[in-house]
Amino acid sequence: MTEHAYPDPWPAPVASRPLNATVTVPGSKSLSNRFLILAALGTKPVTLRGLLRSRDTELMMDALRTLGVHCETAPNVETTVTVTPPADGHFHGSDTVYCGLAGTVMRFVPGLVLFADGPVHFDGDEQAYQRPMGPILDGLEQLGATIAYEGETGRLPFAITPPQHTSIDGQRRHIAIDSSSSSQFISGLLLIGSRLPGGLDLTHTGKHLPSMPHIRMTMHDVEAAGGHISMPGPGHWIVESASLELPADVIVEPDLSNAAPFLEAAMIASGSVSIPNWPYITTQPGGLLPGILQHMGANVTLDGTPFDEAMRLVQTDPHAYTHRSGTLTLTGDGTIHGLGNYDMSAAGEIAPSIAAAAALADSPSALHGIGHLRGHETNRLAALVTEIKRIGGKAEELPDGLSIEPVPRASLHAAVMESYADHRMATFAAMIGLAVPGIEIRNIATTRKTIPDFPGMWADMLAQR
Ligand SMILES: O=C(O)C1=C[C@@H](OP(=O)(O)O)[C@@H](O)[C@H](O)C1
Ligand SMILES: C=C(OP(=O)(O)O)C(=O)O
Repeated sequence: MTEHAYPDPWPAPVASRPLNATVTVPGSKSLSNRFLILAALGTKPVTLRGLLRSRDTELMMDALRTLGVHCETAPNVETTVTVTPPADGHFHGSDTVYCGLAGTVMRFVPGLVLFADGPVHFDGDEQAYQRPMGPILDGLEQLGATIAYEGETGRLPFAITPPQHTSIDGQRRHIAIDSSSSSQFISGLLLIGSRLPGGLDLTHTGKHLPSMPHIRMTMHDVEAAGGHISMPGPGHWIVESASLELPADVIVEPDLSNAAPFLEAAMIASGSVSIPNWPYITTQPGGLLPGILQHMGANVTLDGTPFDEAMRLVQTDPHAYTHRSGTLTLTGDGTIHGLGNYDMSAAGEIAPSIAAAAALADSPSALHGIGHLRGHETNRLAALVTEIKRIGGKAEELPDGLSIEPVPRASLHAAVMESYADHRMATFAAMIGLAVPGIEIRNIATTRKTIPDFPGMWADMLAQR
């Protein structure tokens, strides 16, 4: 992975004219890391094409290598990686998995330890010590693993000792966890449930469950590997016992959540931004973006057809659109409407980019259902409020989200904005910088968590005519 050096703080470029750009977005973080896990759970080599190569996927591949999985990059095609599971079907224990700040690594890899030949130690960035981990580890304990916390209970770092083989018998295992602080706990257990001899019966005990699309994505990807997961009722999953085998070749969709800052740039600066390879049908929560952005006043087309019309066509004949992608184009005239009261619980990860547009909008927005963002890379609700106020905007935390009040753009002012080691706070600030001269961003390099070269892509978008 090429690393680019950028000044710190990084001066965010202002959009001095309407945009007219095409931006190719790298592979989806969520799909890349699910496919890496599912490939590792199979028995044959799987080639992943269009794989995201950024910090979170490098951490995932390093974690899998630690467990005895081979991940080999194709010569000259960095985004093509062949994953070969350990020959004997057992993961290697007795080493340390480093999770960085990656939720998908810290919540998806622990389940693999159930099938390891020794204990595995997990550690991560200091900031990762704040992220909730308890529910997935409770689930693994219910499945017979032993957890030794080395810091605070329910947080990194810790060691997991796999169960004695006799305790993984042929009975279906019934477990219950509270996944209200992250959908990734449910996903982490659904990913490994098929490998349990009797399968898994999993119940969520909490009141809320965020990011349902990400859970459906997990169910879909497990099915693509030959598994079967049903959902007999809300918060209840049954995973049938099955051997998992992804197809020999898998293509990864572009990261639609990472398309958000680029698409919204055309709302902020006016003009058009096009994203090629946009899937007509997707499990990504970023698939909700066109609808949300239209609500905020944008015009969106897919292959030239108004987006809503394109989705109607998909509904009439879904088979014709499976695996089909096209060019999504967003056109804006510089006016942005607030969202009013809006439930963002399905797509919390795009809330920071929506908040940037909302801070430049002509009416209020109150984003609800995202209280769990306090446990993301940083406390995103506190961070967003602080940064919006830092530039002269108006925002407040709500118990389950945040509210943003309109202020005239001219009253927003220059500042050095913090990114809190959070890629989405950094891109949030870059979006503000399009409209507000004099924005500088600390640690823009943190965007490497899910985009290999965000500043380069941003500059290229602005340079296109
Ligand atoms: O499963 C996944 O790939 C993800 C699930 C979501 O986590 P939360 O449910 O914790 O928000 C999302 O925010 C994160 O970026 C990726
Ligand atoms: C919440 C996010 O990441 P993670 O996968 O680390 O939870 C995110 O990317 O917005």
